[in-house]
Amino acid sequence: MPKWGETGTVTPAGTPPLRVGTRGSALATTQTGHVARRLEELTGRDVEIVRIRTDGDVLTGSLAQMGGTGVFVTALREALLDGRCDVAVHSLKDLPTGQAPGLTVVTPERENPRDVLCARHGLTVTTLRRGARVGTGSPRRAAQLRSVRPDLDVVDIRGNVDTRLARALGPDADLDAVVLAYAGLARLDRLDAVSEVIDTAIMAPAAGQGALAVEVRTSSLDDPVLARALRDLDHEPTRLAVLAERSLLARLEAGCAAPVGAHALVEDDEIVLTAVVARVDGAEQLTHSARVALPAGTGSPAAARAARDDAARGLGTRVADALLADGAARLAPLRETGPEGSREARAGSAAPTSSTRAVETAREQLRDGGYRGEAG
Ligand SMILES: NCc1[nH]cc(CCC(=O)O)c1CC(=O)O
Repeated sequence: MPKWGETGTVTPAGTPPLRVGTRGSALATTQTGHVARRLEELTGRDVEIVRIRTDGDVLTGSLAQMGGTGVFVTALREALLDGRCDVAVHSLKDLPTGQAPGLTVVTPERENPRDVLCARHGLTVTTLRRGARVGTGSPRRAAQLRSVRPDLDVVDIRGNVDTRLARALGPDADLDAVVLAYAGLARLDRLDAVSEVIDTAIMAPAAGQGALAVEVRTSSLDDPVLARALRDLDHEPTRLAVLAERSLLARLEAGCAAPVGAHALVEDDEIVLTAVVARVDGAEQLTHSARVALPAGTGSPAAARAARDDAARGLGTRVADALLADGAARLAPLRETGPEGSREARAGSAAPTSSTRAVETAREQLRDGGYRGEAG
């Protein structure tokens, strides 16, 4: 029996199911499930979920030490290019910033991009005991934690979300708290574990945090039903925000293990981007914020969209250049692998100018009796 998609297009009998590739973790399969259901509605096609094993799931070392941008991504991309699946769903923050030849990424509406603290008794970054042990595998989170609470003992952890939550909340907890992304807990229906949604002024999220990347072979866009579905899945404010954040990372040549935070918001026809580069010990951090007006749409919708995308990219590049001019490359290891310093050679030996502003602001807020906890 032919089926009718939402677009009114007849799906011919015998059309094979759309195969959606995912990592095997609970978080990955949950978020892939959401996307798969939407694609089923939007295309009218049957959708099949294909589990792909990735190196990131097999290795057990510290994520920071594995040093691979995209450890979770390569296997999924190979499956996509091999034709073992037609769509791959990634967490956008795990996706390297470089363009993958032959593949196209679409970003559905983003979940809350903030980081959260999960601690017993509703404790917060401010109220954790002196010297509390806080788990995170992320140099970005570690650096920003240390900058507001130099007394904390930051412990390198990894593992899936449940494993990490158990380290702070389980019966055999050996940590006072862990830091995780709001989005992952929301998707797993584990927001009950959150004791504080951390203000972005205290902890700038990772570029792309909270957003999903739905990736297809560019050649699949010749299929008008799939192309239409992906246009419907695309969320423009999310696309522009993550373009700005990821252009910043690309310009800094920073990977997901670099102590860099970036948070863009699209509101009132402008994009505002704030970024932080932190010294891993938290002793210093650079911050810079800038905004750009979204160009009014003239010409074709495609041309107007391209102009907005260019504005978002330009903003990311501009903020990155400001951070580099302030000495970002001297402050923190930005590159994934290889020796530091190649950037330094290019950036010269400029002295930092605005180094500790964000740290001072955060400490002031702590002295003044704590900061606003944003509700989401
Ligand atoms: N690197 C692991 C990872 N990749 C995406 C998320 C959370 C979901 C998201 O940011 O979209 C997580 C877990 C975490 O950081 O807590």
